[in-house]
Amino acid sequence: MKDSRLILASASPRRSDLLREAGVSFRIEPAQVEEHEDPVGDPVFIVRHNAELKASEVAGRFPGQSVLGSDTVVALGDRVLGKPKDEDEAFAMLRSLAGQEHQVHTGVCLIGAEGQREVFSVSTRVKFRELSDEDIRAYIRDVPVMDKAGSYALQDQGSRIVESVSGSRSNVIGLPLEEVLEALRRLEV
Ligand SMILES: Cc1cn([C@H]2C[C@H](O)[C@@H](COP(=O)(O)OP(=O)(O)OP(=O)(O)O)O2)c(=O)[nH]c1=O
Repeated sequence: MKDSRLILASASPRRSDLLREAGVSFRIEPAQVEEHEDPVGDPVFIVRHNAELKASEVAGRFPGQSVLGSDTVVALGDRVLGKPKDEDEAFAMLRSLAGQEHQVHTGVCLIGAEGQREVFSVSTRVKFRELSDEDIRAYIRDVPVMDKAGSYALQDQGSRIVESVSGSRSNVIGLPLEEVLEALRRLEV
């Protein structure tokens, strides 16, 4: 991919690792926004809305440059799980995910240098293993989960808790790479 003035509007080290590994050149300007949170809202609306908020805020500060923003949540039935507020909430999230199938939704907003805008989302189905309380406590002890939607990290000892993944793995970690690369090509970034 050609060198570009792409800005990744994210403080997430996972997103920058994924994009770097895909060979995209970019720089980082974390978005300074208040994310919309709604534990019973429509998860696809929420992630697209937050991705747009993040990309728009950064694009406003750097006119004429391309900006990529994104947002990830876990949806279990009617509930939307963001990042846990504390360890008790992390435990409760993992308890409710154990043995169940859930969806991980990531919204992406790409704003081109001329202001063109693409917003989309990708969903991945994840099935958790049956977990004892001790399994969950040990996982929380060993893996940093507080900055992760749903209180888990597929990329960090994920096989301890995840039985199977249907769809994009990078989408679970925070950026649906294949779709992002296509969008970058479409906008000629
Ligand atoms: C489910 C899951 C989430 N996550 C992470 C990806 C995201 O960083 C985080 C969800 O929070 P987000 O609010 O989407 O992102 P962020 O606050 O980390 O970064 P920014 O808003 O600046 O872009 O959860 C994993 O790393 N692994 C996983 O398996």
